[in-house]
Amino acid sequence: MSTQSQNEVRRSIAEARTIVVKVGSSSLTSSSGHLDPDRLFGLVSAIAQTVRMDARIVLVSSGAIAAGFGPLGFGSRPTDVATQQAAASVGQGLLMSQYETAFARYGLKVGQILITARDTIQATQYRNVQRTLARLLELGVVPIVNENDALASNEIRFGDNDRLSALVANIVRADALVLLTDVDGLYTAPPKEPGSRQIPYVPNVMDALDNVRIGGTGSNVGTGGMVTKLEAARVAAVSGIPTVLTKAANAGPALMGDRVGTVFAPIKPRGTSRRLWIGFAADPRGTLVADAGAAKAVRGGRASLLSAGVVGVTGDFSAGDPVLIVDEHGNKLAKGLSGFDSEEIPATLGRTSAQLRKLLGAEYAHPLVHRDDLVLL
Ligand SMILES: Nc1ncnc2c1ncn2[C@@H]1O[C@H](COP(=O)(O)OP(=O)(O)O)[C@@H](O)[C@H]1O
Ligand SMILES: N[C@@H](CCC(=O)OP(=O)(O)O)C(=O)O
Repeated sequence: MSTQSQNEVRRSIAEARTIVVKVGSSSLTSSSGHLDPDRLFGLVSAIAQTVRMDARIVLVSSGAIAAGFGPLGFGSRPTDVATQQAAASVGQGLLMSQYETAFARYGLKVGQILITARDTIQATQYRNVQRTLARLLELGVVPIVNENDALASNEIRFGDNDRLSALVANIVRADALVLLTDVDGLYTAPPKEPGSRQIPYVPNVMDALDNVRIGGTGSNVGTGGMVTKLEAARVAAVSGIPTVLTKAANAGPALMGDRVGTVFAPIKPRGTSRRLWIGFAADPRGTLVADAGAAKAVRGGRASLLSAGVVGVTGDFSAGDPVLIVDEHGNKLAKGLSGFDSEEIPATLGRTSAQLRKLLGAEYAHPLVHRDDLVLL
């Protein structure tokens, strides 16, 4: 795919029919841990105008924790997981209630989707999320997505909505991803540093980052910072989706394809892939070590990882969890979903399917990682 000019990418955003808009906590809440209705209404107004022009928008909204800690009487964002989850439980309701009221002014309905990485990584659940989002969009509803913070366990969670938004863009086959934050674009260094400059156009997010220095989050309520936004732009780019990154106040012009913020060109032709989801969605819970033959087969693509070619396992995980596949020298080969619980695996190592059937039963005669659940790194 030849690199597009900035104008071409901006135009494709202006013409986008399905758009995922992600808004960060700092753009919706005050530092005291309460929602800021004016900013929320400003965002909703920009989205509603775009929907009126026949676009379909999925809103990935952060802010549950940041909107919940104030009403609970905390002076700052809690740091322990249980209190964060309690704050998210309170804040998510407040957030949805405000969105419902704001979108209703424009005659629009909203639907809440709370996602956990664990729910969506399995093939059946992935398709379920895909189907629900598609149906909501067909019905003219604005789906509002967040991570299910109140329940997500710490070991397997997105943790930031930037990556989640890129995966949602992939799942709904979006034509554009709009990341709204508290800075007006990507800078060559943290924006407060003297001399740092805004970058208007990134033709290839994979190699552009050599020239950029990234700092932490700019607010006391955001979590991901610029690192996860760039990762989101990368996931979108390899899904063939252009991204624009700008401040929330620029939502309207960004959705119109105006020259605001930083725009990232797509790298590949558009497509949707659950395997991409596996690659980016979740951190591996363990490692499988492939012998030389299996490593070669996995590297070649389209091969499942069979127990016969696995010589080691580390980690404590359940069947269906993401695992890393490495060769005997520790080189990373692929990520995939394990077909077995970690404690079942030692008894299967080095065994063929026929041996597994004979020794352990027919239910064990399947690949350790099926090729449909495997993505090369
Ligand atoms: N090179 C950079 N360019 C732009 N922003 C950066 C850079 N490095 C760090 N940042 C910081 O990233 C912050 C945005 O991330 P974050 O606070 O997580 O926002 P959000 O809540 O919208 O997700 C900005 O406020 C900015 O200070
Ligand atoms: N899911 C969390 C937000 C996580 C997150 O990514 O926050 P942010 O960096 O503000 O986009 C919440 O709603 O509080």
